[in-house]
Amino acid sequence: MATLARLWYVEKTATRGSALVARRNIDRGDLILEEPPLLKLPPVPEDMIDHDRFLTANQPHNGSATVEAAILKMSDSQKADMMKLQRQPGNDRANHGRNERANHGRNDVSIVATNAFTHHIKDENGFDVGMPCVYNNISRTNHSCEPNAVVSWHPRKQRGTLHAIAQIPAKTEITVDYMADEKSCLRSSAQRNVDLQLHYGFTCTCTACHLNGAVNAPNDALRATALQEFNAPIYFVIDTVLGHPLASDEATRRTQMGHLDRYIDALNQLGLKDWKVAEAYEARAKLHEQGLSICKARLRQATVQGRAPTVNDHALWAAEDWRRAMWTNMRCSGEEHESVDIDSANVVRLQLVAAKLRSPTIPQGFP
Ligand SMILES: C[S@@+](CC[C@H](N)C(=O)[O-])C[C@H]1O[C@@H](n2cnc3c(N)ncnc32)[C@H](O)[C@@H]1O
Repeated sequence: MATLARLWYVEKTATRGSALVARRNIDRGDLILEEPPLLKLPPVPEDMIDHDRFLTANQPHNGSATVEAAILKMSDSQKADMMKLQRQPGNDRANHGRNERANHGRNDVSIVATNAFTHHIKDENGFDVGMPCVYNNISRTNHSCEPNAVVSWHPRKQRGTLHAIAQIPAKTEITVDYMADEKSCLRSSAQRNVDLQLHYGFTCTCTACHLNGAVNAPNDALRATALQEFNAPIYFVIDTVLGHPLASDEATRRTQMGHLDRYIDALNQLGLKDWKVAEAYEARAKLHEQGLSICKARLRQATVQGRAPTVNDHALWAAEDWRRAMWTNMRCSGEEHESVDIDSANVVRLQLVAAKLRSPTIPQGFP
């Protein structure tokens, strides 16, 4: 069987310890590496994850006792590999300040805290859970506030994956956003570093945190715009669209679309093409699906025939948004991923609706 040459190598950096570096040009969407975890901690319900107290003795789940028990189950070689990973002494999740005593200064526990990536997945009952995993190679990926890769979990293969979310030229460091789960990366460089120091115990030396004042100000402003668009109606939109029925009037939907589009635009300009963009496209697709069902109802009543946008337009737009969400969301990249199957089914379903109805032209200016 042919062995694919590695797309990466490990190199020492001046300020960030070891780093993964691209061996050759890597395309956006490429799978950089995948591997089984060295250590997998029990999944914790999302609403019980307390990032401030992760891996401390007081945490009801994945406290240091759970971590120690998981470490005991590791093979000698897995443990030897894990112990070669970096230990960040100030990592708050394990042993920073008040938590130091809780872990009895155990190196192995704080290595877990420094190197664990928490995957946000569904458990067997469909509940949202966070599952921290430590990897031999993936865990060598450093953080950047303008990342070019994303770490995800492949549920069927039970492996972690690292995908490129941007073009990565040869000899460039491969980086991910450690705070992608939160909205911290949408804050100013000063605020981001407060968060990174608090939760991860280091001060960021990435390029976005070392822009000079003139360049830094617009970068901070772009992040503030994204956060503002998210925080007010967007949060409502995403929360509502994904969880509850929406109000059906089109004017409100157009306003909501405007916020979503400005949010997506700012994320794209920042290069943050992670699940946040996927989530926004997904919300957009759901809004179009809402439009689709409203139009269908109108057509059934035969009261407002022929007015734009039609059911057909909504089907096409929804299909396109699903496709974008699927593509943007690098955890789904690669046709074999099971969530791609689900999303692909949505695209096909909507394209079929559109094909059956034969669309008139899409009205100008509709998002
Ligand atoms: C998961 S490890 C990454 C690999 C690590 N550099 C190594 O040598 O194995 C996380 C640690 O790397 C360092 N690190 C990662 N990203 C950094 C950044 N942007 N700036 C400074 N240090 C960083 C911190 O010490 C952090 O606790």
